[in-house]
Amino acid sequence: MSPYDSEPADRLVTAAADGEDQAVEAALRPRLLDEFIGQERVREQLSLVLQAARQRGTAPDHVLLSGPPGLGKTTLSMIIAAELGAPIRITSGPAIQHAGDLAAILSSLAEGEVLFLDEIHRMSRPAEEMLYMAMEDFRVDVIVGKGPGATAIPLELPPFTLVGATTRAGLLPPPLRDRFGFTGHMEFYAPAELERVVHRSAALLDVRIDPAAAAEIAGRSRGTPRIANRLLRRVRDYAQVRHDGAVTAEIAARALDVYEVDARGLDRLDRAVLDALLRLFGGGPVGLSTLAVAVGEEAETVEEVAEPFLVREGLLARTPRGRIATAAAWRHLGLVPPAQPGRGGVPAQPELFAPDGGVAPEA
Ligand SMILES: Nc1ncnc2c1ncn2[C@@H]1O[C@H](COP(=O)(O)OP(=O)(O)OP(=O)(O)O)[C@@H](O)[C@H]1O
Repeated sequence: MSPYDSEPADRLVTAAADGEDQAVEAALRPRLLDEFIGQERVREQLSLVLQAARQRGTAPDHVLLSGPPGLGKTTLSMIIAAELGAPIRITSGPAIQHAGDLAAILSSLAEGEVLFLDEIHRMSRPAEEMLYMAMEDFRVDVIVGKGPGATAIPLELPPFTLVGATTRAGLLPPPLRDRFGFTGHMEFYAPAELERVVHRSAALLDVRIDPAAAAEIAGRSRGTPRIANRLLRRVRDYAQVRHDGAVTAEIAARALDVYEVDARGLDRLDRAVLDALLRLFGGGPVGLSTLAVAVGEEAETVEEVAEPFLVREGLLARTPRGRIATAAAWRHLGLVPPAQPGRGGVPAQPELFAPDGGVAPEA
Protein backbone atom coordinates (compact mmCIF):
# COMPACT_ATOMS: atom_id res chain seq x y z
CA MET A 1 0.00 0.00 0.00
CA SER A 2 1.26 3.48 -0.77
CA PRO A 3 2.09 5.61 2.22
CA TYR A 4 0.33 8.42 0.38
CA ASP A 5 -3.41 8.27 -0.32
CA SER A 6 -2.77 10.80 -3.06
CA GLU A 7 -0.38 8.57 -5.03
CA PRO A 8 -1.71 7.34 -8.40
CA ALA A 9 -2.34 3.58 -8.13
CA ASP A 10 -0.42 2.57 -11.26
CA ARG A 11 2.75 4.55 -10.60
CA LEU A 12 5.79 2.58 -11.79
CA VAL A 13 8.26 4.45 -9.61
CA THR A 14 6.34 4.20 -6.36
CA ALA A 15 8.36 2.78 -3.48
CA ALA A 16 5.21 1.12 -2.10
CA ALA A 17 4.52 -2.51 -2.96
CA ASP A 18 1.74 -3.30 -5.45
CA GLY A 19 0.07 -6.68 -5.92
CA GLU A 20 2.59 -7.89 -8.48
CA ASP A 21 5.51 -6.86 -6.26
CA GLN A 22 4.11 -8.86 -3.39
CA ALA A 23 3.79 -11.93 -5.57
CA VAL A 24 7.37 -11.86 -6.86
CA GLU A 25 9.19 -10.27 -3.94
CA ALA A 26 9.22 -13.49 -1.98
CA ALA A 27 11.35 -15.07 -4.68
CA LEU A 28 13.75 -12.12 -4.84
CA ARG A 29 14.36 -11.56 -1.14
CA PRO A 30 17.87 -12.26 0.11
CA ARG A 31 17.67 -14.96 2.81
CA LEU A 32 20.84 -14.34 4.81
CA LEU A 33 22.73 -11.28 5.98
CA ASP A 34 25.62 -12.06 3.61
CA GLU A 35 23.28 -11.96 0.61
CA PHE A 36 21.82 -8.61 1.67
CA ILE A 37 23.33 -5.91 -0.53
CA GLY A 38 24.37 -2.48 0.81
CA GLN A 39 23.35 -0.89 4.16
CA GLU A 40 26.84 -1.79 5.39
CA ARG A 41 26.50 -0.08 8.74
CA VAL A 42 23.13 -1.59 9.66
CA ARG A 43 24.35 -4.98 8.46
CA GLU A 44 27.47 -4.89 10.60
CA GLN A 45 25.61 -3.65 13.67
CA LEU A 46 22.89 -6.23 13.25
CA SER A 47 25.33 -9.04 12.68
CA LEU A 48 26.99 -8.22 16.05
CA VAL A 49 23.62 -8.16 17.85
CA LEU A 50 22.65 -11.51 16.33
CA GLN A 51 25.99 -13.20 16.84
CA ALA A 52 26.13 -12.12 20.49
CA ALA A 53 22.60 -13.42 21.11
CA ARG A 54 23.45 -16.72 19.43
CA GLN A 55 26.57 -17.10 21.59
CA ARG A 56 24.57 -16.40 24.75
CA GLY A 57 21.75 -18.65 23.65
CA THR A 58 19.15 -15.96 24.37
CA ALA A 59 16.70 -13.96 22.27
CA PRO A 60 18.37 -10.75 21.01
CA ASP A 61 17.20 -7.27 21.99
CA HIS A 62 14.23 -5.84 20.17
CA VAL A 63 15.17 -4.23 16.85
CA LEU A 64 13.72 -1.11 15.24
CA LEU A 65 14.28 -0.57 11.51
CA SER A 66 13.52 2.89 10.21
CA GLY A 67 13.63 4.29 6.71
CA PRO A 68 11.61 4.97 3.58
CA PRO A 69 9.51 2.19 1.96
CA GLY A 70 11.07 -0.43 -0.29
CA LEU A 71 14.59 -0.37 1.19
CA GLY A 72 14.46 -3.84 2.71
CA LYS A 73 12.98 -3.63 6.21
CA THR A 74 10.71 -6.65 5.77
CA THR A 75 13.57 -8.53 4.13
CA LEU A 76 15.89 -7.76 7.05
CA SER A 77 13.31 -8.93 9.58
CA MET A 78 13.09 -12.26 7.76
CA ILE A 79 16.87 -12.46 7.68
CA ILE A 80 16.99 -11.85 11.45
CA ALA A 81 14.67 -14.82 11.99
CA ALA A 82 16.61 -17.00 9.53
CA GLU A 83 19.95 -16.12 11.14
CA LEU A 84 18.52 -17.04 14.54
CA GLY A 85 16.92 -20.20 13.19
CA ALA A 86 13.66 -18.88 14.67
CA PRO A 87 10.13 -18.77 13.25
CA ILE A 88 8.71 -15.38 12.28
CA ARG A 89 5.22 -13.90 12.61
CA ILE A 90 4.42 -10.93 10.40
CA THR A 91 1.81 -8.30 11.14
CA SER A 92 1.42 -4.53 10.94
CA GLY A 93 0.36 -1.57 13.07
CA PRO A 94 -2.86 -0.87 11.16
CA ALA A 95 -3.89 -4.55 11.55
CA ILE A 96 -3.75 -4.21 15.34
CA GLN A 97 -6.53 -1.88 16.30
CA HIS A 98 -7.42 -3.33 19.71
CA ALA A 99 -5.18 -4.36 22.55
CA GLY A 100 -6.95 -7.74 22.39
CA ASP A 101 -5.63 -8.29 18.83
CA LEU A 102 -2.11 -7.83 20.11
CA ALA A 103 -2.69 -10.00 23.19
CA ALA A 104 -3.87 -12.82 20.91
CA ILE A 105 -0.72 -12.60 18.79
CA LEU A 106 1.68 -12.26 21.71
CA SER A 107 0.19 -15.11 23.69
CA SER A 108 0.53 -17.49 20.77
CA LEU A 109 4.23 -16.76 20.07
CA ALA A 110 6.68 -19.63 20.42
CA GLU A 111 9.81 -19.20 22.52
CA GLY A 112 12.42 -17.16 20.63
CA GLU A 113 10.00 -16.31 17.82
CA VAL A 114 10.53 -13.09 15.85
CA LEU A 115 7.50 -10.81 15.67
CA PHE A 116 7.69 -8.39 12.75
CA LEU A 117 5.47 -5.36 13.24
CA ASP A 118 5.45 -3.25 10.10
CA GLU A 119 4.28 0.38 10.26
CA ILE A 120 4.56 0.21 14.03
CA HIS A 121 3.81 3.96 14.28
CA ARG A 122 0.25 3.25 13.13
CA MET A 123 -0.73 1.02 16.04
CA SER A 124 -3.60 2.08 18.32
CA ARG A 125 -2.75 3.66 21.66
CA PRO A 126 -4.05 0.86 23.91
CA ALA A 127 -2.17 -1.76 21.86
CA GLU A 128 0.96 0.36 22.06
CA GLU A 129 0.73 0.51 25.84
CA MET A 130 0.30 -3.24 26.05
CA LEU A 131 3.38 -3.62 23.88
CA TYR A 132 5.53 -1.62 26.33
CA MET A 133 5.05 -4.20 29.05
CA ALA A 134 5.36 -7.14 26.67
CA MET A 135 8.69 -5.83 25.34
CA GLU A 136 10.12 -5.12 28.77
CA ASP A 137 8.79 -7.83 31.05
CA PHE A 138 7.49 -10.46 28.59
CA ARG A 139 4.14 -10.13 30.26
CA VAL A 140 0.76 -8.60 29.38
CA ASP A 141 -2.25 -7.75 31.49
CA VAL A 142 -5.40 -8.95 29.84
CA ILE A 143 -8.36 -6.89 31.02
CA VAL A 144 -11.50 -8.92 31.61
CA GLY A 145 -14.82 -7.18 32.11
CA LYS A 146 -15.68 -3.49 31.98
CA GLY A 147 -16.04 -0.56 34.34
CA PRO A 148 -15.38 -0.88 38.09
CA GLY A 149 -15.58 -4.69 37.94
CA ALA A 150 -12.82 -5.00 35.31
CA THR A 151 -9.88 -7.15 36.38
CA ALA A 152 -6.40 -7.43 34.94
CA ILE A 153 -5.23 -10.99 34.47
CA PRO A 154 -1.44 -11.18 34.05
CA LEU A 155 -0.24 -13.44 31.28
CA GLU A 156 3.38 -14.58 31.04
CA LEU A 157 4.88 -14.55 27.53
CA PRO A 158 7.78 -16.57 26.19
CA PRO A 159 10.88 -14.49 25.36
CA PHE A 160 10.56 -13.18 21.81
CA THR A 161 12.24 -10.58 19.62
CA LEU A 162 10.18 -7.72 18.28
CA VAL A 163 11.33 -6.26 14.99
CA GLY A 164 9.48 -3.01 14.43
CA ALA A 165 9.59 -1.17 11.11
CA THR A 166 8.66 2.42 10.53
CA THR A 167 8.94 4.98 7.79
CA ARG A 168 8.49 7.68 10.44
CA ALA A 169 10.79 7.06 13.41
CA GLY A 170 10.05 10.61 14.59
CA LEU A 171 6.40 9.69 15.13
CA LEU A 172 7.16 6.93 17.63
CA PRO A 173 6.45 7.87 21.23
CA PRO A 174 9.73 7.96 23.19
CA PRO A 175 8.67 5.17 25.63
CA LEU A 176 8.26 2.85 22.66
CA ARG A 177 11.47 3.96 20.95
CA ASP A 178 13.42 3.48 24.16
CA ARG A 179 12.39 -0.14 24.48
CA PHE A 180 14.29 -1.14 21.36
CA GLY A 181 17.84 -2.24 22.10
CA PHE A 182 18.99 -1.50 18.59
CA THR A 183 17.79 0.87 15.87
CA GLY A 184 18.93 0.46 12.29
CA HIS A 185 18.53 3.48 10.03
CA MET A 186 18.14 2.41 6.42
CA GLU A 187 19.54 4.74 3.76
CA PHE A 188 18.77 5.06 0.07
CA TYR A 189 21.05 2.78 -1.97
CA ALA A 190 23.97 3.97 -4.05
CA PRO A 191 23.74 3.26 -7.81
CA ALA A 192 26.51 0.63 -7.61
CA GLU A 193 24.57 -1.23 -4.91
CA LEU A 194 21.39 -1.13 -6.96
CA GLU A 195 23.33 -2.53 -9.92
CA ARG A 196 24.19 -5.52 -7.75
CA VAL A 197 20.52 -5.85 -6.76
CA VAL A 198 19.54 -5.83 -10.46
CA HIS A 199 22.17 -8.45 -11.36
CA ARG A 200 21.09 -10.68 -8.49
CA SER A 201 17.38 -10.40 -9.35
CA ALA A 202 18.08 -10.93 -13.06
CA ALA A 203 19.91 -14.16 -12.24
CA LEU A 204 16.99 -15.35 -10.10
CA LEU A 205 14.48 -14.43 -12.81
CA ASP A 206 16.63 -16.04 -15.50
CA VAL A 207 17.11 -12.79 -17.40
CA ARG A 208 20.29 -12.27 -19.43
CA ILE A 209 21.48 -8.75 -18.73
CA ASP A 210 24.74 -6.96 -19.45
CA PRO A 211 26.48 -4.69 -16.90
CA ALA A 212 25.65 -1.47 -18.75
CA ALA A 213 21.97 -2.43 -18.76
CA ALA A 214 22.01 -3.09 -15.03
CA ALA A 215 23.57 0.37 -14.56
CA GLU A 216 20.87 1.90 -16.75
CA ILE A 217 18.09 0.37 -14.61
CA ALA A 218 19.88 1.18 -11.34
CA GLY A 219 20.23 4.84 -12.33
CA ARG A 220 16.46 5.14 -12.78
CA SER A 221 15.51 3.34 -9.55
CA ARG A 222 15.49 6.27 -7.11
CA GLY A 223 17.81 4.58 -4.63
CA THR A 224 15.21 1.89 -3.91
CA PRO A 225 15.62 -1.88 -4.51
CA ARG A 226 11.87 -2.43 -4.82
CA ILE A 227 11.76 0.04 -7.73
CA ALA A 228 14.89 -1.53 -9.28
CA ASN A 229 13.20 -4.95 -9.23
CA ARG A 230 10.00 -3.56 -10.71
CA LEU A 231 11.81 -1.72 -13.51
CA LEU A 232 13.78 -4.88 -14.26
CA ARG A 233 10.51 -6.78 -14.75
CA ARG A 234 9.17 -4.14 -17.15
CA VAL A 235 12.46 -4.17 -19.07
CA ARG A 236 12.31 -7.97 -19.20
CA ASP A 237 8.82 -7.77 -20.78
CA TYR A 238 10.09 -5.35 -23.42
CA ALA A 239 13.18 -7.42 -24.20
CA GLN A 240 11.07 -10.55 -24.53
CA VAL A 241 8.30 -9.05 -26.71
CA ARG A 242 10.39 -6.78 -28.97
CA HIS A 243 13.72 -8.64 -28.94
CA ASP A 244 15.14 -12.03 -28.06
CA GLY A 245 14.91 -11.59 -24.27
CA ALA A 246 18.49 -10.46 -23.63
CA VAL A 247 18.76 -7.03 -22.02
CA THR A 248 21.32 -4.51 -23.28
CA ALA A 249 21.70 -0.91 -22.10
CA GLU A 250 19.96 0.32 -25.23
CA ILE A 251 17.02 -2.02 -24.77
CA ALA A 252 16.73 -1.08 -21.08
CA ALA A 253 16.77 2.63 -21.91
CA ARG A 254 14.19 2.22 -24.68
CA ALA A 255 11.92 0.10 -22.48
CA LEU A 256 12.01 2.62 -19.64
CA ASP A 257 11.37 5.46 -22.07
CA VAL A 258 8.21 3.61 -23.11
CA TYR A 259 7.20 3.52 -19.44
CA GLU A 260 8.09 7.21 -19.10
CA VAL A 261 10.76 6.72 -16.44
CA ASP A 262 13.59 9.02 -17.44
CA ALA A 263 17.37 8.67 -17.01
CA ARG A 264 17.22 10.09 -13.50
CA GLY A 265 14.15 8.13 -12.39
CA LEU A 266 11.61 10.92 -12.83
CA ASP A 267 8.22 9.82 -14.13
CA ARG A 268 5.52 11.68 -16.01
CA LEU A 269 4.16 13.42 -12.91
CA ASP A 270 7.59 14.53 -11.67
CA ARG A 271 8.46 15.92 -15.08
CA ALA A 272 5.08 17.64 -15.46
CA VAL A 273 5.71 19.47 -12.18
CA LEU A 274 9.19 20.56 -13.24
CA ASP A 275 8.03 21.45 -16.73
CA ALA A 276 5.25 23.72 -15.41
CA LEU A 277 7.59 25.29 -12.88
CA LEU A 278 10.17 26.09 -15.56
CA ARG A 279 8.11 26.91 -18.63
CA LEU A 280 5.02 28.51 -17.11
CA PHE A 281 6.53 30.18 -14.07
CA GLY A 282 10.09 30.82 -15.23
CA GLY A 283 11.51 28.61 -12.47
CA GLY A 284 9.43 30.17 -9.68
CA PRO A 285 8.87 31.10 -7.00
CA VAL A 286 5.32 29.85 -7.38
CA GLY A 287 2.80 28.72 -4.77
CA LEU A 288 2.00 25.03 -4.38
CA SER A 289 -1.68 25.37 -5.24
CA THR A 290 -0.94 27.35 -8.41
CA LEU A 291 1.63 24.78 -9.47
CA ALA A 292 -0.83 21.95 -8.79
CA VAL A 293 -3.56 23.58 -10.90
CA ALA A 294 -1.05 24.01 -13.72
CA VAL A 295 -0.32 20.28 -13.80
CA GLY A 296 -3.97 19.27 -13.24
CA GLU A 297 -3.29 17.48 -9.94
CA GLU A 298 -4.33 17.91 -6.34
CA ALA A 299 -1.92 20.04 -4.27
CA GLU A 300 -1.52 17.02 -1.97
CA THR A 301 -0.36 14.81 -4.85
CA VAL A 302 2.24 17.35 -5.95
CA GLU A 303 3.43 17.92 -2.40
CA GLU A 304 3.52 14.32 -1.16
CA VAL A 305 4.17 12.29 -4.28
CA ALA A 306 6.28 14.36 -6.65
CA GLU A 307 8.10 16.89 -4.51
CA PRO A 308 10.00 14.72 -2.00
CA PHE A 309 12.02 13.05 -4.75
CA LEU A 310 12.52 16.31 -6.68
CA VAL A 311 13.79 17.96 -3.49
CA ARG A 312 16.02 14.98 -2.70
CA GLU A 313 17.47 15.14 -6.20
CA GLY A 314 18.20 18.86 -5.80
CA LEU A 315 15.85 19.78 -8.64
CA LEU A 316 13.27 21.76 -6.67
CA ALA A 317 13.35 23.77 -3.45
CA ARG A 318 10.52 24.73 -1.13
CA THR A 319 10.96 28.31 0.07
CA PRO A 320 8.83 30.77 2.04
CA ARG A 321 8.07 32.51 -1.26
CA GLY A 322 6.99 29.32 -3.01
CA ARG A 323 8.53 26.54 -5.07
CA ILE A 324 11.65 27.27 -7.08
CA ALA A 325 13.62 25.27 -9.60
CA THR A 326 17.37 24.78 -9.23
CA ALA A 327 19.89 25.11 -12.04
CA ALA A 328 19.99 21.29 -12.19
CA ALA A 329 16.26 21.27 -13.01
CA TRP A 330 16.77 23.52 -16.03
CA ARG A 331 19.62 21.34 -17.24
CA HIS A 332 17.63 18.16 -16.66
CA LEU A 333 14.86 19.34 -18.97
CA GLY A 334 17.42 20.52 -21.51
CA LEU A 335 16.75 24.22 -20.87
CA VAL A 336 19.07 27.10 -20.08
CA PRO A 337 18.60 28.77 -16.69
CA PRO A 338 17.81 32.50 -16.92
CA ALA A 339 20.80 34.72 -16.29
CA GLN A 340 19.26 36.64 -13.39
CA PRO A 341 18.80 34.51 -10.28
CA GLY A 342 15.55 35.10 -8.40
CA ARG A 343 13.80 36.19 -11.61
CA GLY A 344 12.72 32.71 -12.57
CA GLY A 345 16.31 31.64 -12.21
CA VAL A 346 18.54 29.80 -9.84
CA PRO A 347 17.80 29.98 -6.11
CA ALA A 348 20.84 31.08 -4.21
CA GLN A 349 20.17 32.34 -0.71
CA PRO A 350 20.19 29.47 1.78
CA GLU A 351 18.06 31.51 4.20
CA LEU A 352 15.16 31.06 1.81
CA PHE A 353 14.88 27.45 2.97
CA ALA A 354 12.62 26.47 5.85
CA PRO A 355 14.87 25.94 8.88
CA ASP A 356 13.53 22.43 9.56
CA GLY A 357 13.77 21.40 5.93
CA GLY A 358 9.99 21.09 5.93
CA VAL A 359 7.42 22.91 3.87
CA ALA A 360 7.78 26.62 4.19
CA PRO A 361 4.62 28.69 4.20
CA GLU A 362 3.73 29.95 0.79
CA ALA A 363 3.93 33.54 -0.25
N1 LIG B 1 19.62 -5.10 0.28
C1 LIG B 1 18.87 -5.72 -0.61
N2 LIG B 1 19.42 -6.60 -1.46
C2 LIG B 1 18.66 -7.19 -2.39
N3 LIG B 1 17.33 -7.01 -2.53
C3 LIG B 1 16.74 -6.17 -1.70
C4 LIG B 1 17.47 -5.50 -0.70
N4 LIG B 1 16.63 -4.73 0.00
C5 LIG B 1 15.41 -4.91 -0.54
N5 LIG B 1 15.47 -5.78 -1.56
C6 LIG B 1 14.35 -6.19 -2.40
O1 LIG B 1 13.43 -5.10 -2.46
C7 LIG B 1 12.10 -5.55 -2.27
C8 LIG B 1 11.46 -4.74 -1.19
O2 LIG B 1 12.05 -5.02 0.05
P1 LIG B 1 11.21 -5.03 1.41
O3 LIG B 1 9.82 -5.54 1.18
O4 LIG B 1 12.03 -5.71 2.42
O5 LIG B 1 11.15 -3.48 1.72
P2 LIG B 1 10.50 -2.72 2.95
O6 LIG B 1 11.49 -1.69 3.40
O7 LIG B 1 10.01 -3.68 3.97
O8 LIG B 1 9.30 -2.00 2.29
P3 LIG B 1 7.93 -1.55 2.99
O9 LIG B 1 8.31 -0.56 4.04
O10 LIG B 1 7.16 -0.97 1.84
O11 LIG B 1 7.30 -2.82 3.53
C9 LIG B 1 12.18 -7.05 -2.00
O12 LIG B 1 11.83 -7.75 -3.16
C10 LIG B 1 13.63 -7.34 -1.73
O13 LIG B 1 14.00 -8.53 -2.37
